[in-house]
This record gives sequence, structure tokens and C-alpha cells, in this order.
Amino acid sequence: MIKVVIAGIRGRMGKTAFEAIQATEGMEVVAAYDYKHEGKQFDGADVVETGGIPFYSSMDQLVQETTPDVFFDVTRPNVVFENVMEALKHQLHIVVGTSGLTEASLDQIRAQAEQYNKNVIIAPNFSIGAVLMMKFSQMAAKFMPDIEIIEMHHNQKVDAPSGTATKTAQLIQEVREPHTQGALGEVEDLKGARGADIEGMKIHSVRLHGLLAHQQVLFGSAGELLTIRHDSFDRESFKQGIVLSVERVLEVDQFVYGLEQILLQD
Ligand SMILES: NC(=O)C1=CN([C@@H]2O[C@H](COP(=O)(O)OP(=O)(O)OC[C@H]3O[C@@H](n4cnc5c(N)ncnc54)[C@H](OP(=O)(O)O)[C@@H]3O)[C@@H](O)[C@H]2O)C=CC1
Ligand SMILES: O=C(O)C1=N[C@H](C(=O)O)C[C@H](O)C1
Repeated sequence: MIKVVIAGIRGRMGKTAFEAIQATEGMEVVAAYDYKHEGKQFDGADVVETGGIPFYSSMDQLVQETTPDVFFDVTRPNVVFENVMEALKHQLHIVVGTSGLTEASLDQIRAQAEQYNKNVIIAPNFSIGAVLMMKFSQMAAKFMPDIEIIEMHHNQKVDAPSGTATKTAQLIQEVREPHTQGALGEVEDLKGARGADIEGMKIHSVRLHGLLAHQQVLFGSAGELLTIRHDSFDRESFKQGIVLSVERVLEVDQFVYGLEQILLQD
């Protein structure tokens, strides 16, 4: 039995992860790591007095009392790094769904994982369709290197650009020579109108009620346009990748950034 502790369990993705793990044979959620609700429990929907899994704000106590194997984080960009470093110190394997980790933080996590000989999977997006969208975009970028990424999310998302858009841009950077796009000497009359810039490639973030998680990658070339688009309409779309990550983190080679490294190796 793989024993999992979830950080962020009260949130939208935490609840999704809880449902996915509890519904899967061979794995179970044994604890919630949280800065609130010490001594209380979580029943899948709400914080309750009894009848759920326990909340802990002390990792020492959590590990002693529930002996988990895997630390699963879906919290906030400003919290995830500290959580992961603490969990590695406590000899846990790590799965991260939280967005917003910088390259410097990723390097530090990799080093800490090596030091403690633990495995880490960082999954910018758990949806299989989204992983394919990112890989297909990388393939297309080789042939059509003028690119704009438009990511669209619900209006409660706190970070921009999304982890998925950042990862997409990084995959594309592996095959695309940096170059300026658009007209020479182009001017923004309104600051931000052309979006964020990574080596000349543009990223635009849309936040609106009614959206969940969507991305389209536009490839322009003389007389043609290719659009690669993915939509998550429901958080169900993340469950397969969540379960896969929890299973595989026990056996992967220490540090994996992006589920494509697991899916496309099988
Ligand atoms: N990889 C993927 O496929 C996906 C990743 N995500 C990412 O997951 C993250 C969470 O998203 P989402 O669930 O929508 O956000 P939510 O705001 O719904 O959930 C975050 C939760 O984390 C809690 N939290 C804050 N600080 C801590 C802490 N120190 N310890 C434990 N819990 C804490 C918050 O509690 P409180 O509000 O009380 O502070 C909140 O309940 C985001 O970074 C998002 O981008 C989302 C969907 C898919
Ligand atoms: O906040 C979200 O909702 C999502 N966050 C992740 C991201 O930043 O890419 C994954 C997915 O897009 C949903």
C-alpha cells in the first residue's frame, strides 16, 4: 500500500487528488499537511472533528504517526518550495502539481532529492491531453518557430503565466533558436499588449469566470497557421496523471520534471 500525505487538500486540486487516490487500489491518503486545522480531520469535502484523515502542521509528528511514503503538494506557488524541502528532509518521495516553481527552486529541489536519495516528480499538468499538447507543440516548433501561447484559466488562479505555459515554452526552447517575432521596431501603445516574452516567443494569460484550464499554441508561417489546443473542462482530467505519478514516484530515477518523461518512455 502506498501511503500518501496531501498538502493543499482543502483546495480544488487537493480534493481531486484525494478522490483519485482513495478510489485507487494499492494507495491511500493517510494525512493532510496544512497550516490550519491541527487536530481536526478531512472527510473528502469538509473539515470535521472525527471520521476523516488527520490534519498536521508538524511534519515530525505527521511522519511519526502516519509513516507516509509520498508527499503530494497542490498548494500555492509561495508555499510549495518550503513544503517540498521539509518533506525531503523527512525522507518522503515527492509529487508536485503546484505551479510557480522557479528554475532556481527546481535546481535546489533536485539537489536536496539527491542528498536524501528520494524521488521527485514535478508535474506542471497531470492531464494526459495537456502533456500531449505540450509535446506536439515542441514537434511543431521545429518547423514553425514563430509562436504565441495563449493560456486561459478560471479567475481564481493566483499565478501567471500558468505552469503549463511555462513548461510548454521550455520544451519549445529546446528546439527553437531565440529570435524576435513581429514587426521590426514594433511598439506597445498599451504596456503588456504583446504579452510576456521568452526569447521572442509570446505568452498571454487570460483569467475569466467560466474557464477551467485551457491552452492554445499558435504557429504562424507564410500563408498558414497551425493551432494546437487543449481544454480541461473538468478536474477529472487530472486524475489519471495523479494516480500515475503516485505509483511511479517510488521507482523513477530521482528527479522528473514533466509527465511526458514518464508517459512517452513507456
Ligand atoms: N499540475 C496540475 O495538473 C494542476 C496544478 N494545479 C496547481 O495546483 C495549485 C493549487 O490549485 P487549486 O487547487 O486550484 O488552488 P486552491 O486555492 O483551490 O487550493 C490551494 C489550497 O492550499 C491551501 N494552502 C495554502 N497554504 C498552505 C500550506 N502552507 N499548507 C497546506 N495547504 C495550504 C489553501 O488554503 P487557504 O486558502 O486556506 O490558504 C488552499 O486550500 C496551483 O498552483 C495550481 O496551478 C491546479 C490544477 C491542475
Ligand atoms: O490553476 C489551475 O487551475 C491549473 N494550474 C496548472 C498550471 O498552472 O498550468 C495546471 C492546469 O493548467 C490547471
